[in-house]
Amino acid sequence: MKNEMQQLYETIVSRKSDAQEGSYTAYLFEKGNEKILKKVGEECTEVIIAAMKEDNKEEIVNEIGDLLYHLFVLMAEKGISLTDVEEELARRSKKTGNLKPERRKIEQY
Ligand SMILES: N=c1c2ncn([C@@H]3O[C@H](COP(=O)(O)OP(=O)(O)OP(=O)(O)O)[C@@H](O)[C@H]3O)c2ncn1[C@@H]1O[C@H](COP(=O)(O)O)[C@@H](O)[C@H]1O
Repeated sequence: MKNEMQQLYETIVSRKSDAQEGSYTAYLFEKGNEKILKKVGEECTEVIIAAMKEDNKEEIVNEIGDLLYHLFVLMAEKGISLTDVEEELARRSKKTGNLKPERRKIEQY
């Protein structure tokens, strides 16, 4: 069974070829890269502002949801799949898996 993130990513990709009426995703693709990047920047800032406050997990989760959605739109725009990102993360963990945590940051890059 697909998880929510996979499902969302696939819906976003499908809006590229099937721009359903009233679709916010289709609107972003139509506006293009600059608009998508602006939204990613805005949503990132909103996560930071929410996370500066205490005891508001719900708001932070809400803002992270917005950021992930816009990041997925950016990925779809650039032809980057979830698997591409998962493979990159797996590559890092294999490369650094045997190192002590404090060495990982140094050895990784
Ligand atoms: N997960 C989301 C999602 N998260 C955030 N948003 C939209 O992102 C926008 C962010 O809000 P803002 O106030 O910052 O932006 P805005 O003023 O509405 O828009 P701009 O004029 O700034 O572009 C809102 O319009 C939200 O509806 C999303 N829009 C769609 N999805 C999902 O994407 C899928 C496809 O949706 P549609 O493309 O709308 O069919 C569905 O599964 C939706 O649930």
